[in-house]
Amino acid sequence: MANAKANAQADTKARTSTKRGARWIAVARTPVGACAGVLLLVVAALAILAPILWGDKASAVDTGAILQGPSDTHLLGTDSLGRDVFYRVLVATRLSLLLAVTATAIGVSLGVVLGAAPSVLPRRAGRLVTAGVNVAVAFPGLLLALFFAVIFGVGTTGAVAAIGLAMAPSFARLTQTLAAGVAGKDYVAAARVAGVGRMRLLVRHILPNVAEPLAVNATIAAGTSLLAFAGLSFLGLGVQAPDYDWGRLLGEGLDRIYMTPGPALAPCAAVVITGLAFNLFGEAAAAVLGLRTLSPRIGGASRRVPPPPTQKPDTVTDARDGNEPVLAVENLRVAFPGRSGRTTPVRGISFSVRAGEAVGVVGESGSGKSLTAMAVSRLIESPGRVTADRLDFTGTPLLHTPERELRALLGTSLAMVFQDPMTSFNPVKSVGRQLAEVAEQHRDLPRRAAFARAVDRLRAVWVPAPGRRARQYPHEFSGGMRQRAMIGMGLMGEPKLIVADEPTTALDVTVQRQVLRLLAEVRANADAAVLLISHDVTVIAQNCDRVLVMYAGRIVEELPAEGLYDNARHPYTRALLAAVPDLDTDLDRPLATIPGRPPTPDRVPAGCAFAPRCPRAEERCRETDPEPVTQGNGHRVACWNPVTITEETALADEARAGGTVAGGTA
Ligand SMILES: Nc1ncnc2c1ncn2[C@@H]1O[C@H](COP(=O)(O)OP(=O)(O)OP(=O)(O)O)[C@@H](O)[C@H]1O
Repeated sequence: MANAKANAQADTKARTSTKRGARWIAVARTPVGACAGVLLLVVAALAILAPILWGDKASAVDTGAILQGPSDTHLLGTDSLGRDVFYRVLVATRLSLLLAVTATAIGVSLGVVLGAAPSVLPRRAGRLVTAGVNVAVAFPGLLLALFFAVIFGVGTTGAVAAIGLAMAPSFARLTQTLAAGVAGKDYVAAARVAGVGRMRLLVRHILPNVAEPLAVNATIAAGTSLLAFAGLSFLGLGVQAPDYDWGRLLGEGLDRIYMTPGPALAPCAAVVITGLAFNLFGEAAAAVLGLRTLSPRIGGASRRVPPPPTQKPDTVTDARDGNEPVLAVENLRVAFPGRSGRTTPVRGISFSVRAGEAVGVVGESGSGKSLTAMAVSRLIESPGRVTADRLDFTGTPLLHTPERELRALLGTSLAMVFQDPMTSFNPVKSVGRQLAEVAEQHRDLPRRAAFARAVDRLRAVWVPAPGRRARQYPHEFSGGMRQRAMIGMGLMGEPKLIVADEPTTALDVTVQRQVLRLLAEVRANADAAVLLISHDVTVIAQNCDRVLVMYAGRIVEELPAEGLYDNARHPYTRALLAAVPDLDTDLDRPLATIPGRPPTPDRVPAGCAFAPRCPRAEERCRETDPEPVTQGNGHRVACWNPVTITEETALADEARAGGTVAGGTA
């Protein structure tokens, strides 16, 4: 049995590495990749074999054959001690290659450390490192290498260190850029919500996913480093006699290049061909794998626009009705520095979620739903800024709790399900291991026990053959199964709140239902609250107890999901509801839409943000943003001129479904 498991695991790993291997084989199959690959193989073979086969011939001094030209005995002639230049060029391959690769390894390692440091260091120290890297990147690499070579002194060691150090800043910048790209992925957010520490996050989740582009860029850099080394040795700052590399041979042959060009041109050609092979192979790999190579960044000029009008926060009206809510949010704001000044996509919202309750957040794209979810999960990183009068999760103020404590709390009590099941898991780790990581981190379970719990949790979310599936990688799961596994990851702890951000958008209708049913089941069994985000008001109406309607970073209406269609009073909510086609919709007429577009966060108009699209808008709406007014029964509306619900209203809405909808009639 154990053997079978081990075999299955080995099989899965082999398949994943085969997939990666196949990508590199695809690189070698391109014409450029093939030529460069063959060249590199030849150079590598020479580096290994030449000193063994021809080492003696290359260093044999013959005072009777000094400075000879090409002949049958000496293909490229001899040097000032009568040594055969041809064999010396071949033998020099090993040292030249070794030094270039060592310098590249130093540069890449140091660059990765410097590039990753800001992710793990405290913010100030991280910024200092980034500033240092930015300054170093501004210097030309060769100039830096010369500078360090002079500091470290003449010799091979000094030259290796100089070239390695000179290379480090560009790799640090590349690592920072790549890591920033990966850090925004859902699976990193999931690991963070699961309470995985910064160091572990970096080593386990970020670096393995940037390894491929780093490897490609390192290949290209090896060519540059070869050239730089030849330059230093040529100038007499690199390899010293009796050792010799191509740069040194070039220096020795240059004095008589006009009489006997061979001794100078041969090492020169070796440097160019090998350097080119490295570069071309790296470029071919970058093209096939769709990766970017090192390139300078261009900064944009900033334009200032006046800040958006400040608005009073809405207030929680039902958060303190006896039992303490799982989540209590008051005056939550999320702001970002933008090219045209600071923008505030979430502008002072308040709501609460009680144990076992499902609260839905609905609104058009860009209304601030995801940012609200991320702020609640503490996933918004600098330079984003989250402020709130109150942001309490199970009674703990999230904004004022030390990071370590926060990780432990969120890791066990908060689960997050993301929109895109493709990006929710780290592609280079098995699903089971990713689930197990939560238990290892927070329950101090040993590896094996943590994995067993992962299998158990996968079973709980109806993943078939959980033992086998746990050993598989995310790409071997279907979209729906991945979402279920994500919910399973939340169940590794004891979730009090599941934040599901558009969990079914990327799934087909049948799978959507399964995932929503599973969420409801988990909610019932674990008494967990759910904050369900969707742009689909029907999904929210069918799966939630309460609905929050967001528009331009504000909650414009909050009401019970039951009777949503009859009771909604904000013109925006009514327009959203009327835009949903149903079986009675007249298919001969165009589908209902809301005219205009929601404002972007940097262009929120004064007054009510919906006023420019609202046919009920009056002067007051364009001047002052309305405060939410409680209607009773947990219903509040922020509107100066809310729809009065009558039978005629409902009929008018129905009649309009099929044409353009904007609010209702009084
Ligand atoms: N990191 C960021 N920096 C600056 N602005 C941002 C950032 N993230 C989001 N925004 C902006 O904040 C606004 C709200 O974004 P959010 O993702 O919360 O919208 P949403 O309602 O979830 O939309 P969708 O349904 O399309 O996901 C958008 O205009 C978006 O461009």
